[in-house]
Amino acid sequence: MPTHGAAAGKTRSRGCFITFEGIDGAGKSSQIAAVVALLRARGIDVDQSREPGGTPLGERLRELLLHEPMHLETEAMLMFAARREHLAARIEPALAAGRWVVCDRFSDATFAYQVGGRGLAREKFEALEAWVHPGLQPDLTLLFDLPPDIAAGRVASTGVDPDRFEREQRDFFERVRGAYLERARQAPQRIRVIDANRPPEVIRTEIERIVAEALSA
Ligand SMILES: Nc1ncnc2c1ncn2[C@@H]1O[C@H](COP(=O)(O)OP(=O)(O)OP(=O)(O)O)[C@@H](O)[C@H]1O
Ligand SMILES: Cc1cn([C@H]2C[C@H](O)[C@@H](COP(=O)(O)O)O2)c(=O)[nH]c1=O
Repeated sequence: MPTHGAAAGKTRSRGCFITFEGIDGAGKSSQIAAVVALLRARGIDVDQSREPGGTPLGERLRELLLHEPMHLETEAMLMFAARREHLAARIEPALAAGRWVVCDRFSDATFAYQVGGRGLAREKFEALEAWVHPGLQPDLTLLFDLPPDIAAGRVASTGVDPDRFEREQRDFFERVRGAYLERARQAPQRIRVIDANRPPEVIRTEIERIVAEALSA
């Protein structure tokens, strides 16, 4: 982890990049605010964002991605187009200035949803990833893991109209979940798997411990 001058009195360097991942309804959004509040309470300058989105152009692409039917490869390329803009306009400048970035989803989501869920060729994903953010990965990723049937129940209970992804069937989310867990096995130091089938306050305590570890590293 980079140093975090305001909190530790050390020299400020590049900021820390933390991402949250999981299938729809896993409960990550509910926990992000708590983590951001914890970091700010420790004196850390945090930029909270999301993907797809995070910039005016990215938010327009998000509307298309969540609601407009499209070819699988169009979907993957638009996810990375929004990400390219997000990195250039927001993530990279923030990290370079020593700010921390907490983001709801990043490229692990493209691996899980487009490769795992939809069947995009891995080499196409790898080529896009290597093009758009060579050498950059989050410093820490919290992966909320939950069986799809429980997650679907949570999504339904919100009463909000489901988007194109949320309307997918259980087998789609089984594949997405499997791809996330495969990605976590490939990068166990970076991706921490959180059992999301527990009460929110228990999850919050575990996440606060993991983030506190990151702060003291
Ligand atoms: N640990 C939990 N136990 C039970 N319900 C939860 C838990 N965490 C969140 N929920 C509820 O599940 C619903 C979905 O939560 P949330 O929006 O945080 O999920 P999400 O992972 O961000 O989903 P999405 O990616 O679709 O936005 C909300 O109604 C929320 O209150
Ligand atoms: C970044 C990214 C996202 N998705 C999907 C995953 C979700 O269903 C939506 C975003 O909605 P959320 O409620 O804000 O999580 O987009 C994807 O398929 N691929 C991606 O790279």
